[in-house]
Amino acid sequence: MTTLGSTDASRWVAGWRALVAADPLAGAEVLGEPSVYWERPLASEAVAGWGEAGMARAENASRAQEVLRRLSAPDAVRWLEAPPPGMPGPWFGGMRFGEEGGDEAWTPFGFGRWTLPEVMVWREGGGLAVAAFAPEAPGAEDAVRARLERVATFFPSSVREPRGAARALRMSSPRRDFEERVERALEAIHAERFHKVVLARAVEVEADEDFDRVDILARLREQNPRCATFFFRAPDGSAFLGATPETLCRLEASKLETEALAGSAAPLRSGELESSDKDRREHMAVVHYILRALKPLAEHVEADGEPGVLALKNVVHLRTGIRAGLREGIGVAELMAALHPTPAVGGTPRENALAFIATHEALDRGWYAGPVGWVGPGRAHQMVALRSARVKGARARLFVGAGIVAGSSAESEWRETEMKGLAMLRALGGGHV
Ligand SMILES: C=C(O[C@H]1C=CC=C(C(=O)O)[C@@H]1O)C(=O)O
Repeated sequence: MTTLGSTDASRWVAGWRALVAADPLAGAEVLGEPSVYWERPLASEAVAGWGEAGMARAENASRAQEVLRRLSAPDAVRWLEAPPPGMPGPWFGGMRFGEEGGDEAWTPFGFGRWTLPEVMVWREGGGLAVAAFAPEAPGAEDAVRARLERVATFFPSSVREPRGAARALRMSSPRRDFEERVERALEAIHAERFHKVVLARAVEVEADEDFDRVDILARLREQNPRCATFFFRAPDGSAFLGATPETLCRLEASKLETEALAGSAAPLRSGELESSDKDRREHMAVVHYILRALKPLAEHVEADGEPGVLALKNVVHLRTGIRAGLREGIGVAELMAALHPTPAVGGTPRENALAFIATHEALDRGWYAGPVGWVGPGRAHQMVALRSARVKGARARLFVGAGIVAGSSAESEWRETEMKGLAMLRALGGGHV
């Protein structure tokens, strides 16, 4: 493994070839749990990575910008032949919501951490492909070719279906504490300290035996085809995983796609969502923020005229698609610095809302609500890590949040966070929820 600092000149050698197989996740049968996983079923994008040929770490937000700039440069990887046309990545990782910590269980993840796998299998065209990466050194080319050959020989042709039986989960998340925080936020909104704040809570979950995290991924992707299912393993064996509906940025050269996602209802009440004044205010705070943040970075920006409804299995959201053509020199590092955290996970005005979260939320969000995804030369896809959990052994810590504006009530925000947690609880094996 090679560690990449933002000023490090490390380079990697890579090769790739087509693979006769059906499902990147099925590789777990022979290669074990992947180190990174990423799938957007509706976009036919799926990637599993094993091992770590390289690792880039950042200890704060400004270092993260430097690292992201380096990872999106065209020269970090030397391909033995023409690079694969549609490959996501090859760097996969995420970063914290904010710099303030407190929960030591997040320490192994670092502020920001991105992995270049040794072996990566992904959907390419109508089939799969495999790539291998090794730090540039004598013998690296042979090592890459040998690894490609080996993986092509033993990679299973099966599909990894969910198979674990439902299991009993013990859960705890003090309701009164969360509701008191919502009430405090409503008082601050009433006193005009801010207009909107997103408050999150953790749910502690414990099972009788260790979670099978590959099985969790198999369920997440099956149950949430519109979401990005993600998985990142930290050096202590814990993992951060989830299935999130919210894109922070998808970047192809200067073409940017992003979205505002805020305002929620139960699926049966989706008709009321579009006309709900409270949800529209909550939503428009995000639209206006994104448009303002993009203005100095873009040649042109356009947004859908009206929010639409995004329907997920357990919850529906208001969604506005936003597209932009970026100015020269603007890449994923500048975009993430300008966009994160949007008021879909922070609030407005941003600084006052973030100060309220830091003082009152009583939660180290860690990577929850931070940007997760992949970065490569001139391309990137970053999602906001919602509907997620940190999982180690038989324990999981699940995270859910909700936007509070004038007109919110503690009870309905509690219910909303319960709805948002359902997909993850089911994936953890709680068949009864
Ligand atoms: C903060 C979360 O959701 C955000 C994204 C969509 C809708 C939201 C809402 O209606 O409150 C939140 O802003 C979460 O799921 O933890």
